[in-house]
Amino acid sequence: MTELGLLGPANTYHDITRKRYLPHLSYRYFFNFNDIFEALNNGTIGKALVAVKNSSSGLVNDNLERISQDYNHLETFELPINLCLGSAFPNTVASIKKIFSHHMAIKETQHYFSKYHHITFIASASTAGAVDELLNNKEKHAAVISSKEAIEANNLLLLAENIEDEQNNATTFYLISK
Ligand SMILES: O=C(O)C(=O)C[C@]1(C(=O)O)C=C[C@@H](O)C=C1
Repeated sequence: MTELGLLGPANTYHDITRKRYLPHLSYRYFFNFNDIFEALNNGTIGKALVAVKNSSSGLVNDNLERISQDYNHLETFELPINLCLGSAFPNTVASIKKIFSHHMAIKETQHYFSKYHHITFIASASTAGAVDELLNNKEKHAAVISSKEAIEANNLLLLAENIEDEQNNATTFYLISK
């Protein structure tokens, strides 16, 4: 049994939280929260790290409700969320037409992008998953909102840093078990 399940791929904010607080556990990445809850139910993983709320964008899906009904809450971790804009091409914010990211990260940067009406936002399963979508997409005027770690690990250009609307943007993660 793998000790910990979390939202992947590498360099999501779940992964950054894991590295900071739970580096000793064996782990496995999952595509979305449903798959994580299912893996807890069938015993593929012993524990899971799940985001429950963000200081500016609010509750993460219905995770808090699901946890309170069916799972044990073991520990709480809070991570400052500094969002970055990355692209495979030398764009500026004004030249970007399409942005991939997790829906919570899109919400956390709403004000930052409010004057760029020509941008289309596309929701991905995670901020690091958005990097994979960007790389598959190959469009010149496309970008991602993700962690600096995900941008650097995938050799993207860092167009902007700390683009979150709230200076003290932070997400609360629960360590849970069945
Ligand atoms: O997409 C990621 O990198 C995640 O870890 C998910 C998630 C979330 O579930 O809210 C975690 C923190 C950020 O607020 C944005 C997205």
